Amino acid sequence: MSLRDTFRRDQVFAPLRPGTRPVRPGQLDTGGKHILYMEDITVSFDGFKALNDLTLYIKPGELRCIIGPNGAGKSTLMDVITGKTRPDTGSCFFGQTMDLTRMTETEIATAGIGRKFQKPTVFPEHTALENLELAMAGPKGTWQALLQPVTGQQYDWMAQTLETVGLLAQKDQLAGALSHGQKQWLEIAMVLMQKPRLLLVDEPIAGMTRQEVERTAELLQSLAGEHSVMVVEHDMEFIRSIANTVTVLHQGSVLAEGKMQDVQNDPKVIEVYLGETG
Ligand SMILES: Nc1ncnc2c1ncn2[C@@H]1O[C@H](COP(=O)(O)OP(=O)(O)OP(=O)(O)O)[C@@H](O)[C@H]1O
Repeated sequence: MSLRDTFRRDQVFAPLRPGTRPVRPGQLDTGGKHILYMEDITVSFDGFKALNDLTLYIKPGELRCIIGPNGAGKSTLMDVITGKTRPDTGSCFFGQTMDLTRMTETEIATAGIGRKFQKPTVFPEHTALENLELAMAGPKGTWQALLQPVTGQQYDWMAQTLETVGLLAQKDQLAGALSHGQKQWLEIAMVLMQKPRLLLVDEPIAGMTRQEVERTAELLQSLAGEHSVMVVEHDMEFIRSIANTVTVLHQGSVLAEGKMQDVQNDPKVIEVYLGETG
């Protein structure tokens, strides 16, 4: 058996890691090129299918925008990935062996999936740097994290992350005193402290000034590459400015996927989505 065969993804077996299981032959057969595999996912709420046979793959380092009209299933999609919502049917794998449907939210976060929610949830009474210290403690972190001395290496990582999001000069400012946009970037920095391989971002530009929107576009683009980034956003201008690949959801399924220009011109999309919003 060749080395390649030894590592065939349909034969990978990792029985000792929590939340993992062998990938069955024929399942998720996309050649092992992706970081996230969602196949035939259905989520029902009282019989209503919020996700309906949804299949979606994300490549390492890509920046993917998810759009769709209200109620299309975008939040539910993110909830399935982070373990908040369990699908009725379907497979959801992170990498080749981590079965997200069998992992807790904490296990998923620790495995390398970070989520930035729409509303900033920074700790306003703490400085930007302290917020990162708290975030560094991880999903199980406590306030005691602030009492522990940080190592030089940890400080460097926090400072580097603040620089990435453009907040190094504000490191000693109370988070509560930052602008709305700065709070959003600080929260992205907090998620980055866990070094996620996949970063989920919910409606990042709601309520931002035009300048903040531009800065956010640059930030998300700069994060792609090192991270895979999935962005849910309603603002089509913003999507146009950052998107490589766009996935359009409609009634819980993928309606269209591709380059923004192609998706925009797809009559199905115009009918159900772009037509509605102009
Ligand atoms: N916990 C729940 N219980 C019942 N129905 C739900 C629940 N969560 C979502 N839904 C329904 O599932 C559908 C998809 O909701 P979801 O929030 O995923 O859509 P969305 O695309 O994120 O919408 P929006 O753009 O308005 O945020 C909606 O019809 C919603 O009412």
